Amino acid sequence: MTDSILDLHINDGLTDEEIDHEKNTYGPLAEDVRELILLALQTRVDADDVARAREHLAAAREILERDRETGPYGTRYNDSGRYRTWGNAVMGLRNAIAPIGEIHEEPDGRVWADFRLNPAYEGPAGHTHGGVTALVLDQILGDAARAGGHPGMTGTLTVRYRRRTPLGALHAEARIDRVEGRKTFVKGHIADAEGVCVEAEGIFIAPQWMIEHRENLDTSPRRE
Ligand SMILES: CCCCCCCCCCCC(=O)SCCNC(=O)CCNC(=O)[C@H](O)C(C)(C)COP(=O)(O)OP(=O)(O)OC[C@H]1O[C@@H](n2cnc3c(N)ncnc32)[C@H](O)[C@@H]1OP(=O)(O)O
Repeated sequence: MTDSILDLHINDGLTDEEIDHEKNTYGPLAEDVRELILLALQTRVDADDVARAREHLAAAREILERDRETGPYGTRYNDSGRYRTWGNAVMGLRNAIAPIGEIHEEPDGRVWADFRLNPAYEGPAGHTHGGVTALVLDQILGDAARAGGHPGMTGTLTVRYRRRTPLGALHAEARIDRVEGRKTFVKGHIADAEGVCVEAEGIFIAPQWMIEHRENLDTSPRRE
């Protein structure tokens, strides 16, 4: 295996029970940190209380740092075929900044997610940052390509902001439009209750290393 992405594609030999145990241990920690991110933005307690809270946080950091990894999470899988991308910036279980919990795949090829963006994702006052919607669309469109059996790296992502995207409850979805050789064209959007806010088209390209390793590398499994 030659590509650095493949170097982080690792069978770590965990049993399903061990994976579930990790999920139940570290998932709630990320949830707590997600709440802390919002609290850092919104708390109005006074300086003494902030100082006290920071002492508790320092104590928590001291515990968590006792045994830690130092690099990226990568893609991990086990013998029963459970793939984990828990560091993923959009839907990683252990990533406190990841805004999406679960991405659903339909038999007709549509991939979708319902999610909420809290004020930590603000761009224009009271609205979602355009980079955050692009982030979500990159993942959803990429997942549609992968789920359709054509995984690839984002070559080009074209985003059209049709109207402001509020914070709060949102829906994202995507599906493959067409495949031309190594290029997969995917279309998708993000909508609020009133309709589409942002549209995107992505060109996902299967790199040479992915094609070369396709036979001994399952490139399209669903990630958890
Ligand atoms: C296990 C993993 C699971 C993968 C699971 C996937 C989940 C994805 C979700 C997250 C997605 C990301 O964030 S991915 C991260 C962001 N993206 C990246 O970092 C990609 C960086 N760029 C690259 O690695 C490379 O440039 C590639 C792979 C995109 C293309 O390189 P290449 O394969 O050498 O391409 P090349 O031979 O020159 O061209 C092949 C064809 O594609 C066209 N082409 C080349 N580049 C582009 C481009 N940027 N945009 C449009 N089209 C392009 C060429 O004209 C040609 O068309 P023709 O002559 O054949 O017509």
